[in-house]
Amino acid sequence: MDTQTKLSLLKKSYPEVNQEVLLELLLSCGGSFKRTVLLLNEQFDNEDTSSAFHTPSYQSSLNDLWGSNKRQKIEGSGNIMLYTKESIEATIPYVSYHKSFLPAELADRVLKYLLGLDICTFNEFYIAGKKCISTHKTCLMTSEDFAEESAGTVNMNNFYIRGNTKKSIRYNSDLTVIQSLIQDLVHEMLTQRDLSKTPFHNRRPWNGGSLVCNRYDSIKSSLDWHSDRLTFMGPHPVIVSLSFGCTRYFRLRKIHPHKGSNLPPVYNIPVPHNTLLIMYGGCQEEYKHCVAPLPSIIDCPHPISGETRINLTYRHYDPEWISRIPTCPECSEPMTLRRMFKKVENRGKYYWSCSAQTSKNSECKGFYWAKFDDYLEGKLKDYTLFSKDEDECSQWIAEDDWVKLDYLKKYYKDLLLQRKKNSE
Ligand SMILES: O=C(O)CCC(=O)C(=O)O
Ligand SMILES: [Fe+2]
Repeated sequence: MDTQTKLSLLKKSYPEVNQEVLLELLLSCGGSFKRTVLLLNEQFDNEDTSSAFHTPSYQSSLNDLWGSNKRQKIEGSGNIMLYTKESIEATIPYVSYHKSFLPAELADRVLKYLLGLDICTFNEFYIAGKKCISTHKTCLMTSEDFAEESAGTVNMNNFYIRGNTKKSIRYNSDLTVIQSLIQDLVHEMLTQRDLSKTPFHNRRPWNGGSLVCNRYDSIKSSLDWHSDRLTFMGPHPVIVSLSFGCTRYFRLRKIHPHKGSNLPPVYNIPVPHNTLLIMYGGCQEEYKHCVAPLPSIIDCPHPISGETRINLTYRHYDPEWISRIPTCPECSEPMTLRRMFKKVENRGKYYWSCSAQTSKNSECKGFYWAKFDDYLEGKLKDYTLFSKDEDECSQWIAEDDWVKLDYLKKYYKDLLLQRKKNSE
């Protein structure tokens, strides 16, 4: 049977599915009519399951596969599935999505290498004073250059990540090639972006010389909602995430409500083997992300890794930035960089707070406002990243934060009225 005939038959049986999608499914099944029908049947059978977090059997197809009504039913309110590069990047302006990033052979070889390393360990951390253990494992990896350049300022052998100190291992030759592919892509993508929208981005060239390897040995192994800490990267960081093995959903949600609604939607992005996702400046500030446990496998176990997914998360650590991280005025512990977001009046203001609050469960209230101007101007001598004066604080408001923008409009209008009244 030729492709055209297969397509017309599929179209007859599944009139609600768009022709392009049917073709994509058919191609992804190696042209097998039978397998395409099986996949489609499985999906339509599943349609009545009322689970809020449905896992479709096929995840790389186009977004409008089942039409908006059916999709709503599948996802439950607030859960939005994004399948295509176009829909992902149009919905979340702070990410870009790159499928089949590496040559297939290289991706498979790296997956096998990472599986064989077996040096990842569970993390221990504190939530509200309670000791917790992660359900996924991590380890640190660094390039030769990074280890040399950052000696003295960033000690990756004793690097502090989510409450743990860990040893790092050096990139092998494949990881060195990947570092340079990723750096090239990041540099190219940054030239295409309007960086004036994220004014605090680091002006020094992004470097992928260090990564955290996250290992999820089963579909129940997960990483909870969080945004990556700004402390060692600075504001508006670029973070690159490369996925290997079993497909999982990378989930993102805004940290504050959309205008007129209380609950921000959760976006689910499937990240199959060899998918690269870049989070740009603003993503950590405005969104949280997680890898949720799955009720059932998304498509099928990965031919090399089964249920295991391995993710490499690259972050640029600038020794100049790190050397300026302030210490707490109260207890001399290092400080943590955060951005206020809960109350609309303060949303956008960056500040430093004592890291002992989370790392040592201490009650220390050490606090500074964060101030980035001198660092961004490239001054290398005698400046700090903090101020005691709130007026000097660096702040950033997302261009689509209508709640804050409306608040500011009203604030300045009231201020002008007040001034006018006073001068009369
Ligand atoms: O495994 C992933 O895709 C996410 C990893 C992550 O968010 C992190 O390491 O902070
Ligand atoms: Fe993260």
